[in-house]
Amino acid sequence: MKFTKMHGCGNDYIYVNGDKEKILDEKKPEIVRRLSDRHFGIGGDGVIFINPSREADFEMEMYNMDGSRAEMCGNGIRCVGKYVYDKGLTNKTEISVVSCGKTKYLTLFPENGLIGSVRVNMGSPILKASEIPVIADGEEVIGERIEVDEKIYQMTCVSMGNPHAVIFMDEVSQLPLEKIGPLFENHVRFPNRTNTEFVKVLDRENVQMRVWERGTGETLACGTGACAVSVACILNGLTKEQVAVKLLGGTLQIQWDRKENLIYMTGPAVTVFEGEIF
Ligand SMILES: N[C@@H](CCC[C@H](N)C(=O)O)C(=O)O
Repeated sequence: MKFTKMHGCGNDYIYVNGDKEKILDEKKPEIVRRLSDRHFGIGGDGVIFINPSREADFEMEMYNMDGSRAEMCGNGIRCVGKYVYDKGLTNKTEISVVSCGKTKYLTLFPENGLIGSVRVNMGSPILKASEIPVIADGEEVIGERIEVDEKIYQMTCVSMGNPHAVIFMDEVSQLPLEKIGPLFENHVRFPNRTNTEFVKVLDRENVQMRVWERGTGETLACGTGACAVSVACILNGLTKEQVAVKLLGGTLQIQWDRKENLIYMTGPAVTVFEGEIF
């Protein structure tokens, strides 16, 4: 199987051309776990298949490291844009990519003939608790208490197609994510598990974030997570509509256009290496 290893802000996935590499759907979770393994496989936060589509220019089929399917991937979709342009599968710089039935629109920025960065219209954030899903008394979860490991945190929940719980804190660099991350991910309030972002607001235009991803663990960046964080910051009155989200692996620029209710994410897409695995 031919593959390309790519990353967006250090959130690294293995990209496979699903049109050329035919794999039975039921075999994919096991193959994803094998390929993602950093000791016995290629190594990555998961695998993304790029498939032909009737409803959009391309389809993105995204799997986490544990073999679970995710509805959306922000860093992944930027790399899909780079993959299809750099490999000549399209010559357009405005393309559409569908994932789990939801289409996103990408603007690709070429530098010397190859894509260096991508802007994605990530659509509208979902705040309705039942659609995220998160178990709640009210319609939305904004700055609500949650108890984890005998500690009370304030959480705001947002779906960007996939579920996110955003926790604001005074400090995030020393957090024991390996311990508390899985407790949030598998908390009884999240029927589909959750991604969790731990955020320190630096000023009204900059925030620092670490993430524990559903199905993968701590990663260096999460694009949908950065979008959810910006929404949570604005809903809690903490930042302006344009926010630089500083992650362990780089910075993403996120803008929530409140008039149109659309989120725009801009960031890098990088190819690391290509190979073939048997
Ligand atoms: N890293 C991704 C999100 C990947 C999926 C996530 N772990 C989930 O299960 O929802 C991003 O950049 O958005």
